[in-house]
Amino acid sequence: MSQKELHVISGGKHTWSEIAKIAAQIHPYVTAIHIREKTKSLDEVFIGVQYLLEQGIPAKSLYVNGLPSIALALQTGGLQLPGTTPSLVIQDEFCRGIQRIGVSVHHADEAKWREKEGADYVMFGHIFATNSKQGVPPRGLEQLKQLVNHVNIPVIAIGGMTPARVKSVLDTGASGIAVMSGIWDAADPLGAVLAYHDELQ
Ligand SMILES: Cc1nc(C(=O)O)sc1CCOP(=O)(O)O
Repeated sequence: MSQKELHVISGGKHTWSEIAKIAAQIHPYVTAIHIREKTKSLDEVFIGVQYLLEQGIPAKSLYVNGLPSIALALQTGGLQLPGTTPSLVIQDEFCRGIQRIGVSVHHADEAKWREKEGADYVMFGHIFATNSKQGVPPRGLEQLKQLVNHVNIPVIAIGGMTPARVKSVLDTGASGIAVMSGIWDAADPLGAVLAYHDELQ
């Protein structure tokens, strides 16, 4: 079986030095560490990502959430765009210099539309109930399977992912998972990553 993807999403609760320390341990075992620091300014994220690079985190392991200019300028491994992103952004010449672009989606038709626009992968969630996404019911494995069958690009499942749930998620045909609290809230983030990694083999 080909290697499945493991995306780790930062949750805005750690300092850059804490992110660097955890990223240094986990990057060999993950596809990407997404820098999703919604409350920080563009300048703060730019300086933060630069700091992670200086600390030896490989650029290819870092995906920037929502800030194309940083992904382009620092040549990170990817860019994750929110579902509200206008079509123009992905199709812009500017984005061609970005290594890999993923878009968050919440419906199969949206995923197809993003595929046509040129997204390299889509992220779909939330699959299971999670404290990280409250107020909206989870979409569940059946919707994930339908979405996977609707597109030809990789689908990354997010929301409530635990190592014990990985097999049921992969059985839908999903290409991998994305995890926030399961890593950043863990007493041992590296141990948590290895547990997900084992299930994804
Ligand atoms: C950042 C994010 N996006 C989602 C979506 O549905 O698009 S769910 C989510 C949070 C996932 O956190 P956890 O791994 O702690 O459940």
